[in-house]
Amino acid sequence: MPGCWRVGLTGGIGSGKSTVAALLAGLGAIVVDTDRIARSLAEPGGAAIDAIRNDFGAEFIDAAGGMDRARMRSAVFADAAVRRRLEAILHPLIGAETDRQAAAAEGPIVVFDVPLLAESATWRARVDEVWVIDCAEETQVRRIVARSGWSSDAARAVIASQTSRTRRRAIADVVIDNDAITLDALAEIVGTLWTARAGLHA
Ligand SMILES: CC(C)(COP(=O)(O)OP(=O)(O)OC[C@H]1O[C@@H](n2cnc3c(N)ncnc32)[C@H](O)[C@@H]1O)[C@@H](O)C(=O)NCCC(=O)NCCS
Ligand SMILES: Nc1ncnc2c1ncn2[C@@H]1O[C@H](COP(=O)(O)OP(=O)(O)OP(=O)(O)O)[C@@H](O)[C@H]1O
Repeated sequence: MPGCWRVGLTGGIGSGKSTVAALLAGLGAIVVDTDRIARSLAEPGGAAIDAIRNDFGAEFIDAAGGMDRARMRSAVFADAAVRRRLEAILHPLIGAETDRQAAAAEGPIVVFDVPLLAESATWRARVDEVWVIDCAEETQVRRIVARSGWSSDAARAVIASQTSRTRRRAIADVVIDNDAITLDALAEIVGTLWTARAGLHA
């Protein structure tokens, strides 16, 4: 990874980050997905499980030995102090695994999919440019409800825990407006951005 171009991809929940990351992977980018890393840490046998059990109690561990995600989601998005406790366990581990994957990445462009990049004090300095996927909150809610079957209140609670669209856009080098456009149109925008980077960082 030394010398590679690092793109930080971020956006609010349901904005379309994973969709854009998948398009970029299809175009040849190496993608480091911090949501996926967070999930693997909290799977049965994952590096965060003992700390989660010790801090939150055995009732937050499911029958298979992984974190009970639905229970944790309800707790975390109802109380910012609880969310910070979980983040204090997971974020250092996510950071270490992200560094490990990035160091192993072979390719001219690495894309970091980081939902909380704008909330982080350290992430901006770790990437060469930031792409923000942006859409109206109502669009986020509609997509989350359709994708995950959550209630709209549950979706709004997550949005409320995240930074505002304005603050997120303020750190963007590129804003991808993913509202009221088709997936084909999104793919075209991403393709154009990728072609420009691939030409510069071959
Ligand atoms: C809260 C948890 C248990 C909810 O799990 P669930 O399977 O329902 O959701 P999933 O992990 O797929 O996350 C969905 C989205 O929620 C949002 N989200 C997740 N964690 C947070 C957080 N700490 N603060 C704000 N938004 C968050 C992000 O937009 C993320 O893309 C889980 O997200 C978690 O363990 N979060 C703590 C780790 C973290 O901060 N991850 C996000 C950055 S890597
Ligand atoms: N332009 C679009 N048109 C139609 N559907 C879209 C569009 N962009 C994203 N979606 C859909 O919206 C949903 C949310 O998108 P995606 O999972 O990429 O968001 P995300 O930002 O990664 O969400 P999360 O923060 O939960 O990980 C998905 O079902 C996706 O297919």
